[in-house]
Amino acid sequence: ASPVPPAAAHRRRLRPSASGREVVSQCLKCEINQDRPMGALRIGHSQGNLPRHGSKNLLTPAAAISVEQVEVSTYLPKGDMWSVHKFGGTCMGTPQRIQNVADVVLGDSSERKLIIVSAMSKVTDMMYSLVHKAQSRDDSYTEELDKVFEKHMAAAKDLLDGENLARFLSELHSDISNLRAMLRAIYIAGHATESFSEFVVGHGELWSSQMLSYAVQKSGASCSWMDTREVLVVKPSGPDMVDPDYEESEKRLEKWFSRQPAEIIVATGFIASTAENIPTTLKRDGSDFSAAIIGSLVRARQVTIWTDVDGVFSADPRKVSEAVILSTLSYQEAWEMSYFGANVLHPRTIIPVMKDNIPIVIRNMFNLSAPGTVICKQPANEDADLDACVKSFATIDKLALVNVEGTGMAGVPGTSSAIFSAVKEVGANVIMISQASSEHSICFAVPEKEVAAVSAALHVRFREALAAGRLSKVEVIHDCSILAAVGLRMASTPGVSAILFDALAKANINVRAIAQGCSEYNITVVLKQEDCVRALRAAHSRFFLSKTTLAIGVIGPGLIGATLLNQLRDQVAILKENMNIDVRVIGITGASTMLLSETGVDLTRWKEEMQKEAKPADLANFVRHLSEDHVFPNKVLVDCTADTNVASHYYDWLKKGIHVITPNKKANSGPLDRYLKLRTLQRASYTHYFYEATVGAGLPIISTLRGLLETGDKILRIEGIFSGTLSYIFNNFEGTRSFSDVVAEAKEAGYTEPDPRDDLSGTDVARKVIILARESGLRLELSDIPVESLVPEALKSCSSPNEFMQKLPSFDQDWARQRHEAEAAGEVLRYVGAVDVLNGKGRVELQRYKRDHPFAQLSGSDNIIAFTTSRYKEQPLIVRGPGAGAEVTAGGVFCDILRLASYLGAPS
Ligand SMILES: NC(=O)c1ccc[n+]([C@@H]2O[C@H](COP(=O)([O-])OP(=O)(O)OC[C@H]3O[C@@H](n4cnc5c(N)ncnc54)[C@H](O)[C@@H]3O)[C@@H](O)[C@H]2O)c1
Ligand SMILES: N[C@@H](CCO)C(=O)O
Ligand code: NA
Repeated sequence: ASPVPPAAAHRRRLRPSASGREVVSQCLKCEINQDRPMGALRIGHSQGNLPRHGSKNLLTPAAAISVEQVEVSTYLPKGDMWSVHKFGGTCMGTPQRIQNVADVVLGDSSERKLIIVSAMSKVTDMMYSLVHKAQSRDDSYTEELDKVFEKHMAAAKDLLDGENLARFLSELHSDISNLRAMLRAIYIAGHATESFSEFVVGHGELWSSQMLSYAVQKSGASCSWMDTREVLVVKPSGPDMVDPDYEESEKRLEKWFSRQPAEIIVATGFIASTAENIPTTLKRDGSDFSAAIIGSLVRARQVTIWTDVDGVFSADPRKVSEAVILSTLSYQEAWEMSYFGANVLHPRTIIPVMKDNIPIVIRNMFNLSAPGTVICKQPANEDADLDACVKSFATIDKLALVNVEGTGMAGVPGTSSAIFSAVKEVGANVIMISQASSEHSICFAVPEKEVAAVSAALHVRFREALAAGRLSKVEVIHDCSILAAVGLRMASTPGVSAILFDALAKANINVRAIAQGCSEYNITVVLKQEDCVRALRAAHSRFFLSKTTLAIGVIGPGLIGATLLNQLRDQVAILKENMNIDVRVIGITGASTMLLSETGVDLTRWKEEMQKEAKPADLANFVRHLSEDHVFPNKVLVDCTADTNVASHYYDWLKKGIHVITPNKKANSGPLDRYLKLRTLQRASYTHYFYEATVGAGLPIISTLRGLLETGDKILRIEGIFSGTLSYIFNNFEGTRSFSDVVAEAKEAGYTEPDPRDDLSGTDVARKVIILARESGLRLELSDIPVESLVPEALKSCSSPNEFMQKLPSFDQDWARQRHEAEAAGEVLRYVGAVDVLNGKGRVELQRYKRDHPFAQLSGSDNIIAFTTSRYKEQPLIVRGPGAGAEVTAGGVFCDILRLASYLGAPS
């Protein structure tokens, strides 16, 4: 990227023009004069009593006279700092959606952003209908105009307030009354010129973009609104087609920017002007085109097209249920596919960005977790494996094949020219052509509805040749379809067509004709229409064995994290083979170093790699590595720390579309408002957050509770022994070893928290009680739970876990006494937690139980959790088993990873 020169601040003088209807803006440095219509002037950084930037219609001649000079920057930076977004009508469909769009815009951290928007959904159709009704003298156009007005007024009232709302409504009022006058004129004339109707129709974009720009401004961001008719200049290039005038548009954009150099520019899609400043539109798919042109004018880093699908599919998902979203496509592939009617971009949208290699990303506004499809220049030396060289399959139905055959064709120049000129005369569109090199026949496909005319024309044209036997026949084969395989790298990969034809043969499908251009971007076969969907599925499944891929980032390779990595190491191959789940650890970060990988860390040697390749740990970079990866569609962060700070990022990660899995209790037992915010976000998005191992380690506690709640059971009480450490300690503290020895054993066995005081103080149990309480719907804070601590007062201030462990033996006497007292009464000590759902309370305490009580029967690090519910009232539902330890905890985390994979579509 070229260095950005400092913005040159130019000063301008504004004065009313001679007519008083315009403002003359004179640059004091360049001495350039610009005449602006009074109503269209917007000011960049305004001073004095000029209106703030973004406002319109407020500049009166008086204001212009009273303010002499306005400071503006005239330099339009170009390049990587720009990111361009386009939001389609559905994304702008309701006030809430417009607000979501504003949030997405604000969430993009690019230095400069240009946002192109379509009209609110249905509005453009309504506007076309207004013109149509007015010119057919249908009075109901006035009611329809009222509806347009009300729709925008209601949306604005929902979305905006204060001064911005007032401004928008006053604009809207004045636009509507102008439209009313214009439609009235159309009504009287009974006719609308093209420029009249283009003018009317473009209003939807004016309003939606203004609303969005006000919504963005609400956050305090530097944002201005752009009417692209002031900037984009196009010339007609055919019926319903225009070509952009890049040079003139760039000049105008620079001028425009000099007046309002905001960091965010919200602009109208679809509309433009002619060189003579007559409003016009970019026609079909116009807003995508606007975004691509503007993206190329500022040499943007990327153009993102937001829509309501996850990206470009490998085949029509209505026909192929296993169709997958493609992560990347070359410009040419996108081109090919749109030709075949795939819901990609219109080819002309690709042209403006292609020359500067600007990637276009197609993303789903309603599923921010989907990374979308990137359309870009294909990396030249990428390994061509057969799996990846066919990108997608497309079909075209309702075709007929025409076959012209005869010995007299061979070696006679001009035969094909004669055939196709006859076809051209009847205006038919030839979709594919194939000629065998023996030259005895040419066949081509045309739309079914055109074939009768084509056949007739050929019979006329070749009457003599047919009569003389030089041509044996002109034959029509009806009810055909085309199946096309598209992929850039088919050209350089042997065997692709073999696989395709093999797949078709195995599905018992007869191929009628074949065509492959030299570019080899596509192989086209013609088959019977009735076979088409079957052929599509057969070919698709041959090239795309549907796999669920999951890219994992592991945070905290301590006891649990390391055990998880080893479990993954032993299982990945089996998952791939048996379940079609492709799990890749693409990053591991500890507290001081991190290891990043593009394709997946070698899990047999991750520890060595970690030492050899590691960089200084940086959580933000670690997360970026994961989120910016374009190879893997699904990403998950597994937090195996006990860190509160790491847990505080879950919200942002989920927001970025990264799933989160953790045994760390800090997020769910932290401040209630944060917890609720996290859960609300997670419920509203397609991202998942799983934390089974936070309670009872690998035991199915959370999932059992969820199952009860989701099927309508009512939880009355949950009680039990929730600490593996404390369970182990009291199960083993039987008079043979000292209390401190048993604590040391628990730590050694990996049951304790990184700091064993978290277990002995009861904090860890209280966190689990809180997690279950919140899961059951109670809104409790950790501080609401009374906790009986087992940490001696004198040891609370020890500076390290080690110091604590060293000093603990001095309290062994006290413990021995307590144990004796219980034993004398035929009881044992147990540390229990309880959630009393009915009364909205929780507690954590040391209690004594008779020797025959279920809580007294435990061994090892067993947890026991009893759910008393409406359904399990007489006898509680009990889950029991080891509730701490490396293998079982890591196993619980692993289970969550597989649960995620199955949510994402892996076979169960
Ligand atoms: N041990 C168990 O039986 C068990 C059971 C259930 C849940 N858990 C939970 O699992 C988590 C891990 O426990 P553990 O026993 O493996 O602890 P551990 O101390 O062995 O491991 C934690 C690791 O995280 C690293 N770490 C700390 N802060 C970090 C940061 N900001 N960024 C990156 N790495 C960081 C540490 O260096 C360490 O390697 C804890 O939240 C614990 O509550 C443990
Ligand atoms: N330290 C915890 C680990 C399981 O969360 C326990 O002992 O129960
Ligand atoms: Na669990």
